[in-house]
Amino acid sequence: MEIRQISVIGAGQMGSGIAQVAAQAGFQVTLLDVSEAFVKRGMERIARQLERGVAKGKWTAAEKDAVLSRLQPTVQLEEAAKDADMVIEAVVEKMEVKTDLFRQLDQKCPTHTILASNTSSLPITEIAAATSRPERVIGMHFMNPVPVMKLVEIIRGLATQDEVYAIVKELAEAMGKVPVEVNDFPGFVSNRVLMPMINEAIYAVYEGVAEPEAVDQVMKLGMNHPMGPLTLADFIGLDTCLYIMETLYEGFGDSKYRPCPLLRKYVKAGWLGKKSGRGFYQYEGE
Ligand SMILES: CC(=O)CC(=O)SCCNC(=O)CCNC(=O)[C@H](O)C(C)(C)COP(=O)(O)OP(=O)(O)OC[C@H]1O[C@@H](n2cnc3c(N)ncnc32)[C@H](O)[C@@H]1OP(=O)(O)O
Ligand SMILES: NC(=O)C1=CN([C@@H]2O[C@H](COP(=O)(O)OP(=O)(O)OC[C@H]3O[C@@H](n4cnc5c(N)ncnc54)[C@H](OP(=O)(O)O)[C@@H]3O)[C@@H](O)[C@H]2O)C=CC1
Repeated sequence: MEIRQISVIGAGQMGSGIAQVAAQAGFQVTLLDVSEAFVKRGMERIARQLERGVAKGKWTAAEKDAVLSRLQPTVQLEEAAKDADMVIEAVVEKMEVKTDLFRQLDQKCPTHTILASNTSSLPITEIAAATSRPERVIGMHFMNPVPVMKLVEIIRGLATQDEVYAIVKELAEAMGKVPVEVNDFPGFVSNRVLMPMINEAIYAVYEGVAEPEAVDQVMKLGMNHPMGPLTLADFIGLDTCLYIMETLYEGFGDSKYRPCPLLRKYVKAGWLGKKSGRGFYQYEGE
């Protein structure tokens, strides 16, 4: 089966990055979000990234325009579903939102369409069970920022067909990424290892061990991490960090994964990190 048309659902930081990279790889891409304002913001983010590439001499203005012409924004699920060979879902990290969306996609997409989730921690098997085609559902977990990071974790659900795995692996490579296959357990590998470190860094602040700047300095200068864990948490989104910790905590039933109360408090306050302008640090603009 050949992939020509890709629909990306959710035009947030991950969805817009995935749509950009797919269009740059030559695919026809439809980008959907729930409101015109969100899809417009996603399209603007892509245009800005492509402009930066022109300014840096990575590609020409004509190439940028060709990429943009392959991107179609929409708020109509029918439109995103009807011709899609592949759907990549990147909406909020909540099981009920994802299963509801997959149920609708299953009804509206052609029978050959592969339904992939960019979930960062939720069980693929459970998402797949909401559809009548669990054999064509798979996890395709990109890293943030999508245009820069090489990894895509590929996660098979219990029923995922070998053919579907092979197509998605090839697609990740066509998008310039390095696919790594992992099994379907909460947080997969990336967030099972990364998120407890971030949560522990938040505990260090919560318990008064050090200020956020000091925690970040220790990990940057001491361990050569490109970003300190609190800067990274703000970058990922504190809501997403909390949802991932909850998935680990509930999925393994082990208290070592309990989300730090300070993380909960910030999310309740609407301090979601860079995307809301405030988290462990304050931000202006995007
Ligand atoms: C939560 C999950 O489920 C999984 C996850 O994604 S976890 C998060 C994984 N990501 C990380 O850990 C990122 C850690 N941080 C980094 O690697 C780096 O800080 C970084 C790549 C983001 C920025 O690198 P830097 O050297 O500090 O900054 P900078 O020199 O400005 O950028 C390097 C390149 O990245 C690009 N870049 C930086 N931020 C970008 C963004 N948000 N979007 C697109 N491109 C970006 C820059 O344009 C630049 O490109 P060129 O080299 O081609 O000019
Ligand atoms: N942030 C990260 O570093 C990474 C995140 N991920 C995963 O990617 C997914 C998206 O994360 P991210 O891009 O950061 O989140 P964002 O909050 O930036 O974007 C999510 C977008 O999806 C929209 N949305 C919510 N529900 C629906 C729906 N039913 N249909 C269409 N659009 C919807 C949201 O709109 P609204 O604001 O109205 O809810 C929002 O615009 C999550 O599953 C996350 O775990 C994976 C790798 C890394």
